[in-house]
Amino acid sequence: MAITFKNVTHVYQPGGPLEYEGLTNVSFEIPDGCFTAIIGQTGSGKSTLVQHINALLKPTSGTIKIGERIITSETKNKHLKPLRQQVGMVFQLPEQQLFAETVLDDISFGPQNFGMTQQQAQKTAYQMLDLVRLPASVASKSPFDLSGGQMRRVAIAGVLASQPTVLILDEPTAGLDPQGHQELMDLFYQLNQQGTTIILISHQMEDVARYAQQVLVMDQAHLIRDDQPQAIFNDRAFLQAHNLLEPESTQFARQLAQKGFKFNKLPITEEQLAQQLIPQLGGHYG
Ligand SMILES: Nc1ncnc2c1ncn2[C@@H]1O[C@H](COP(=O)(O)OP(=O)(O)OP(=O)(O)O)[C@@H](O)[C@H]1O
Repeated sequence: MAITFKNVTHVYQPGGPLEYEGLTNVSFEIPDGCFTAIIGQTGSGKSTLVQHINALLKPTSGTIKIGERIITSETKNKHLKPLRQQVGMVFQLPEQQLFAETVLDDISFGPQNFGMTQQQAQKTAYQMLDLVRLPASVASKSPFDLSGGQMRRVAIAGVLASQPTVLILDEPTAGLDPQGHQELMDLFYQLNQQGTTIILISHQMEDVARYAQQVLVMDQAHLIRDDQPQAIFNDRAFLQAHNLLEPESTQFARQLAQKGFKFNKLPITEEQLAQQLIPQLGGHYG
């Protein structure tokens, strides 16, 4: 499903003493099936933006189009169920939303809520456990008896069980060990390859460089750039002006360039770094 924001502004607590503009006149388009990353400083409006995509928040002004569905300030909460099924949202620390007595009940809650029978939902739950690489034996356990990393996977399995066509991930791997992080990123990449639109909020520029096709940069409630990762991470002046980090491969290549190595374009991933470096070291790549 393509997603279009047109002049979207969101004001928190309008008219109150704590009134705050969380989004200011934001416009962009995310094509169907894209892997889009959203980056920006803490408090720049990333979470505010994504919460509009499943209408958890509604625009104060402007229009959002998700597939054929239009959301405006006038949209009522009634009839939003199909949208909430199509747009799955994994919040920061999703394990805090686990609630059921067993893992199986937790994961099958969403699909049952969206109309599956208990039997279908439980079958789906086992498929999702497999997808997030948890053994079927955890199904009967309490989610609260699992490790932190396992709880995160159960929470993600619960969102995936509704088979969303758009998956929003708000720093989904924060606090996980490197292996857990990589396994989940591989899963999101695999889902994207199968057609799911992925929208990832991340402070990890390596992930953004490696997986994203489109990067939206937020700064103080404004969308200040909508571009490809290569263009953004090769624009040092832009990154510095907005306090954004480069991916590690880019930082490393810059240091090597000072020692005489040559790069046509600064690499943004380890693979690109190796591709450009190995010939200069007298080796072959690939
Ligand atoms: N319910 C609310 N009422 C008032 N202001 C809010 C509310 N929720 C968020 N804000 C403010 O809106 C701004 C944007 O917040 P948001 O959570 O969207 O930023 P973010 O870029 O996702 O930050 P982070 O990287 O820390 O998650 C912040 O200044 C925040 O304090």
